[in-house]
Amino acid sequence: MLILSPSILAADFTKLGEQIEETISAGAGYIHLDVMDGMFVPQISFGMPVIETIRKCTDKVFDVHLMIEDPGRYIEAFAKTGADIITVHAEACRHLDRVIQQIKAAGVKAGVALNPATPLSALDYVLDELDMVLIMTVNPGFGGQKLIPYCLEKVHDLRLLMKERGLDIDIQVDGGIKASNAKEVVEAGANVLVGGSAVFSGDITANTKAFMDVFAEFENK
Ligand SMILES: O=C(CO)[C@@H](O)[C@H](O)COP(=O)(O)O
Ligand SMILES: [Co+2]
Repeated sequence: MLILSPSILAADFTKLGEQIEETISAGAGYIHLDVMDGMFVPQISFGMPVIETIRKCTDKVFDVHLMIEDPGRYIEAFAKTGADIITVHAEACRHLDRVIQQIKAAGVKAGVALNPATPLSALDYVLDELDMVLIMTVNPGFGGQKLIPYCLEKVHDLRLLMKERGLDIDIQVDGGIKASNAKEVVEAGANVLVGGSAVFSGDITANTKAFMDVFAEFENK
């Protein structure tokens, strides 16, 4: 199943509830929440209080992308905000397997993200434990960047690896994803697409529907 997960980082925060509702009504399946700590990435975005507050607006799947150092310190706190999926960066964890166990013990689905320069081998011993792998298609930290093409090769290789191992795990892509490159991204093997500026700049309904039209082409095949 193909899912659009709009990143609220690009939304107008004075109209957050309305804008989330608009993208959901037009077909978005998840809501992507980018948490940045000013250490793992240069920017600071938002944390638990914001997620807890918007949890009151919708019961959609909350897909929380933690761009924070040593995320094991905060897993239980983010689980309490109502997160459905928590994704940590392999590069930010000293004991990745332990952090994955912590996420699952908190009753939340576990995802691991890889930066563009991090090889798939970083997932070797944990892949079977995961619900989702996030292949970053830009270096994390900012919205509005351009997709780095070689990252799609990684998506393709990961899909093959999963097939070999008989696994059916979601592959999410994040960074520079637009309706105009969504076909290529899905063909590479991704099934959860994060869209920030491509969803929230301009007409949110039309932007979301443009992704849905691409998804429909695959689902009608
Ligand atoms: O995690 C990140 C950035 O680090 C993303 O989720 C961005 O927020 C996506 O924004 P666009 O590239 O789609 O504008
Ligand atoms: Co993100």
